Amino acid sequence: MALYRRIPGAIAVITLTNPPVNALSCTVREAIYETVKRATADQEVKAIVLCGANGKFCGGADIKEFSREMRGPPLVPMIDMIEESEKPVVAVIEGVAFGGGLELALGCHYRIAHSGAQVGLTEVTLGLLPAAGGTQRLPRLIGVPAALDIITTGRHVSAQEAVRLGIVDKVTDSSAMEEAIEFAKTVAGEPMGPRRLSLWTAACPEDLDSLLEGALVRIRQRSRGALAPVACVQAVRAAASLPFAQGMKKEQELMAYLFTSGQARAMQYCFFTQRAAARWTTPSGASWENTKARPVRQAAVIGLGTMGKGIAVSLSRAGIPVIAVETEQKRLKAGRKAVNSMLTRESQKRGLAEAHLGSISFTLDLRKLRDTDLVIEAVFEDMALKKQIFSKLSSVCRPDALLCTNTSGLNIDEIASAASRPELVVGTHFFAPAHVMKLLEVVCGPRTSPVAVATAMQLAKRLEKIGVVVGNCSGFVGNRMMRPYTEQAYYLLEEGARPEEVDLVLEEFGFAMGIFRVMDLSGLDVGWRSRKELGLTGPKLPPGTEARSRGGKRYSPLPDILCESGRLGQKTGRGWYLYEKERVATPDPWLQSFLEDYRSRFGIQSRRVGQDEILERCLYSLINEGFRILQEGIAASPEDIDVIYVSGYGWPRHRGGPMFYAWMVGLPKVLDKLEHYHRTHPDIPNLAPSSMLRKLVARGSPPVHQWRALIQQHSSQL
Ligand SMILES: CCCCCC/C=C/CC(=O)SCCNC(=O)CCNC(=O)[C@H](O)C(C)(C)COP(=O)(O)OP(=O)(O)OC[C@H]1O[C@@H](n2cnc3c(N)ncnc32)[C@H](O)[C@@H]1OP(=O)(O)O
Repeated sequence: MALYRRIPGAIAVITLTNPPVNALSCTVREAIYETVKRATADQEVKAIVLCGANGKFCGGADIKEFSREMRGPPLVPMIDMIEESEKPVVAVIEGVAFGGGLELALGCHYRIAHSGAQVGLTEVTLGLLPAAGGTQRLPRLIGVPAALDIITTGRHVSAQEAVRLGIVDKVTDSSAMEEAIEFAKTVAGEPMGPRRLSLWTAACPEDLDSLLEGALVRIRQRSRGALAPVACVQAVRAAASLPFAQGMKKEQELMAYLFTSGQARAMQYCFFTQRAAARWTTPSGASWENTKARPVRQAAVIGLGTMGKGIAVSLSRAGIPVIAVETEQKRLKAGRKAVNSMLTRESQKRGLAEAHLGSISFTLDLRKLRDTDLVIEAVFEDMALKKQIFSKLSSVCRPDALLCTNTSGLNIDEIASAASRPELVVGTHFFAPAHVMKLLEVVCGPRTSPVAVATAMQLAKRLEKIGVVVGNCSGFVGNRMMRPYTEQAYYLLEEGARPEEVDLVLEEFGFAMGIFRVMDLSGLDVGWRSRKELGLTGPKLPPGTEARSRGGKRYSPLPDILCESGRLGQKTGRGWYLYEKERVATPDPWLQSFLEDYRSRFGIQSRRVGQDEILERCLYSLINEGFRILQEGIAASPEDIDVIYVSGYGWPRHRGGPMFYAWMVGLPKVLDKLEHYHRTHPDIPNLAPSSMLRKLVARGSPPVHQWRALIQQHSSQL
């Protein structure tokens, strides 16, 4: 709703009241109409102040209403009515003014913000565009280039930048409300015509076409295949070239097209699932409701390799004092140098004062960890080493200290078996670079206590990461699903495809990088090491093993051969691609002739592999593994899997996540295709459709939010 009160000085104050973010729900819109009409009709009122309750102006339209039939007054005429008011309307921007919230403020004649406030036209992050006049008023207010940036990125703009750009008229460190009331008194009675943005002309650079073209190039690089940012560019073009009314018509047309697109649905699904994952209720009944996280006043990181360094920076940035431990003086020195320079870069980039960073001390002595609340082990993926560390930690740390391992796939329970209190051992799987990537898989072993999970999830929040609780199995959720995906990519090469063909299909789907470019970037030796550990290649491989088969299943030795010949990816200048210029991948003629030799050596008839087959075999095998994960109770819900893929594996947000995508494609189609590919390749068991997928198809392919209820709770690992 919106509360109305009249205060001395002939001012009407209208307060949007819809916790937690004062979203513009049907009821709120109705109340704004009514209160603005009341204020304009009231002879005693000379000016109107519009604010939001609880220190937040407005978080925009109510996203929950998007999936229902639209009711109540629409936003556009409501905002027009405010702009047309003869009495000045002053918006008080505290907290946030996002999406429709900022559009509402742009309809007001003046905007006064608190210095801690943020504004933004965030609709593009929900697969939409600012269709309550935002694409037409903002360019008129601040010029086309700045508006284009804000509208196409949906980025949050600080109050300081907002006043610099001219989005708000004034910023104050004290009470924005009091400031606005005093200001409203000074402008009461003035003509409002010059303050109506719809009457302004957008300041436009001479080279408008090249500005818009440049934006489209950046959009294609950043979010390939996403419709909303492209529509945003078209709407801003309309603002630059058409009268307001025609621009508004164009904005509405573009919005109607986006609103019903699968992409908007997928992105709104992402918005809600990310928040649902943070609420973590497990099938065994643990949740924030009944479990209290332990406070983390001091943390430690063991191992200052790539991951350890990023984790230490992440902790320090959250204001948590850290003790960083290494085994050798030389490594400690190098780690200290790297961490300190990362922190300096961070504080310069984010404007963080050193006082806000948690202190980091460096030591070779594990005994220094005796008062630590939480330890994160980030050493090599070596089970024996990890067990040795956990055993030592049990003797030096406080008995209630939480012991975390950053393993990316080893058995948490086996690691926990070396600790004296296995219930306080939990996996915290960070993603590289750990101080940048948002995802944290919180891995729960069979003996991990709910308190340990709650503490790790609380830590994720403090580190501004998205924590998702998963069960213990090889590779957990994310890496486990990657295996069949990468295997299919190798098989496609064996059968006739080229790396650049596979990558192009995946990039056109929306991944920032295709799988072969990703492998080259992270180093082919990472997978090689783990395949050697598993005895799939290298010295542990029994003599006489067939080159292309392991345990009766198809195996591709292609990546092993590349590694054996020193092609480890970008770092060696060669991998699946050639890197003559640093980081620039070019198709390598050597690889092409190597693949031809390989095929003729193994009698493989090379064929042209179509784009559909590339996409389906890569994605459906990954999705199929997701269904197995649900079946085994390793993830609590399909939404959790989707959050993991969108926030940690570059799955395009406008595709919702693998499980949502499967539902959008149609589960019967996914099942049918998997059956077809499995019939063609019976030696690839991953292609055999999972029973969970069959079950969902048999139940009529219910929407994703209903799957959780169908997952057998008794098989849950959580
Ligand atoms: C042809 C049809 C025409 C239709 C025209 C429609 C025009 C649309 C324009 C729009 O306004 S689209 C919406 C634009 N707004 C946003 O993008 C803001 C989204 N929200 C946020 O970014 C954040 O929530 C926040 C406002 C920065 C607050 O962050 P914080 O971390 O403090 O809290 P959260 O956990 O994110 O949110 C708390 C709670 O509130 C729910 N919520 C937030 N925003 C909205 C919203 N706009 N609508 C509905 N619900 C919202 C959020 O889901 C959380 O609830 P939960 O129950 O805990 O999940």
